[in-house]
Amino acid sequence: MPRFAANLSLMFGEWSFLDRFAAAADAGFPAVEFLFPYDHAPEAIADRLARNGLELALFNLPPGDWAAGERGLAALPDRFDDLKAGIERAIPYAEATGARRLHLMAGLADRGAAEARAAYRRAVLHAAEMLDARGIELLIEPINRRSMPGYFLDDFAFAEDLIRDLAQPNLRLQFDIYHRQILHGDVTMALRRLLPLIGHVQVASVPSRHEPDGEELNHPFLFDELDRMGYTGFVGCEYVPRAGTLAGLGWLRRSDLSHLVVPAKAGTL
Ligand SMILES: O=C(O)C(=O)[C@H](O)CO
Ligand SMILES: [Mg+2]
Repeated sequence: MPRFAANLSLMFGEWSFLDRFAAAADAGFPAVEFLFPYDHAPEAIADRLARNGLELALFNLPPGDWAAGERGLAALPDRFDDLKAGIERAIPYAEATGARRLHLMAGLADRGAAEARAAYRRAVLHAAEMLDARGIELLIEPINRRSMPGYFLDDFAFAEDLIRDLAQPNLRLQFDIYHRQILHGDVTMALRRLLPLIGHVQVASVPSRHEPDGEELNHPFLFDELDRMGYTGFVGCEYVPRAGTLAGLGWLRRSDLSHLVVPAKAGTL
């Protein structure tokens, strides 16, 4: 089975953010990911990871003013300086935590507009170069527009073309199975074909974005398929639990978890 990373922005919301690390480790996860660590000092995050024996699989570069509705700056021509400052802000977190993958969000912009495409290309190239010097991968992720209306990067082919065209050694695809299924379907064949470009995988049920335990997709088949194709990275569990994080972990216990230590907590799983 793949190595699963609990997404601490969506899962374990029953705990305060810093306490989610212990909760995820207690539930058997070997790794975590989250959207943004910036409300906490890098050392505080690093301490929670170390204390709980967790690896940090991924986090996002600063997205601009999230509360005001921004969803990344990369495709916004006038925000290049803010984007550069965001990269500088994120690097100490990667260095303190040992994270080796950062996701750059594109922002809300019209992909048909030449200025937005040029801005995005410049931003991705700049971020990739900055991070490569530090041994960090830069990830870009197509996101469906039902979840994020107006999002610039809503097409896997566009992401693939850009990655191939820029040919940066550390520029990789964040393949979110949930978004892939909503945008284009054909998940298995896309995983197989894009495997050499993939730096991180995420998963949730479709269409409700809950536990990966059914609905539109056959998740056990997909997890086996990731093994069969030799994917060795993490699978981020980027879902909103239906009715409590621990109560919803049955899908994980039903998987072959020989690589995880899942404590038998009566009544919790
Ligand atoms: O929305 C997603 O799928 C993501 O992975 C982003 O990082 C956050 O919006
Ligand atoms: Mg995702």
